[in-house]
Amino acid sequence: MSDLSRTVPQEQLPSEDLHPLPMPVINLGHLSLDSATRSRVVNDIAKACHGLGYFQVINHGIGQSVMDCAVKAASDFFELPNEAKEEFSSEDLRQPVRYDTSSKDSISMSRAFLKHYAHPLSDWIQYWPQKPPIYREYMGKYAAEVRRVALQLMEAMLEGLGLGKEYLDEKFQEGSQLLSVNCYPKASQCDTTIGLAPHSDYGFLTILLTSCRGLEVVDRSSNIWKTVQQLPHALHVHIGDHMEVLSNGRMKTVVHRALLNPEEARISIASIHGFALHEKVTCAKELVDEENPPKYKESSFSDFLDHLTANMDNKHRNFLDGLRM
Ligand SMILES: O=C(O)CCC(=O)C(=O)O
Ligand SMILES: [Fe+2]
Repeated sequence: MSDLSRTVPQEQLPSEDLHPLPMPVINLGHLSLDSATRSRVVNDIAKACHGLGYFQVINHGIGQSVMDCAVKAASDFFELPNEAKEEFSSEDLRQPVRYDTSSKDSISMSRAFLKHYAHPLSDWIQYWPQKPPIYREYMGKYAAEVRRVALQLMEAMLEGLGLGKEYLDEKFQEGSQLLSVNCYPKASQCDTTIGLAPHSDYGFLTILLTSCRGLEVVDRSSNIWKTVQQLPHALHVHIGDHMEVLSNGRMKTVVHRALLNPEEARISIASIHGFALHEKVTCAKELVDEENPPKYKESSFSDFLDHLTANMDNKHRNFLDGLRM
């Protein structure tokens, strides 16, 4: 992840959320209807990606019980005694599973997290926690389902960019999926109101499932932090750094943060989708011409991990800024 808004210093952004956030809601089931309906949905997704960088999806085909079970698996994991969780502690960002808390990580103000790879599931699931006993089954089911949604969305976004839905198909099929499973305490238990400091996600897109309210995004038109309302059965989607690169700046990464919820402890599961570890992401050549020269250097997920490792103690560790030409 890279952090901070590039347009306005974060500390100057008003945090009062007095205005409702525009939240496009996409009915994903309509993508597989007739071609006119599909085109309309592709246009709606493109509009949301260009204007805002985020939207929510409903009718995505993931059952509520699958989502609830993933949240339960996460919640049961974080309730384990510290020794069981710390088995997964590591300073090495390339470990297949990694547990950390705010005491060791510079952007987590008040968050415990478990990060692990999830695709191909059969390669990674063996490293996932065995406690609680339901973890692998419940989280594995959700991971596979949310990846299907990510591929559908990726196709639609590529189509919306005029690149065609089969564009780089193999690289997306073989791409990586990182699950960031987060646990935030109830606000009253902390002396901070922020769980996770402002940052953007490195991948093409992130799909977020949360147990309750807490996510905020910077609204580009007003530069105000806006609370994201979680609609029932919906998943929140936002654009990441590598989508900004691939689209040569037509789509912009979304700066977001997590506030602590005043009423309850909060679980969120961010599924971040990118290319395979060493596969470079470049500006799509179809989106580069004399008027639009390439705006970003090529980079891979591995380059991002190197960048984070080198900037571990630094709160200003924006990955995308280093890619700008
Ligand atoms: O907890 C949230 O709402 C956001 C989590 C997040 O941004 C992340 O894991 O990258
Ligand atoms: Fe994030």
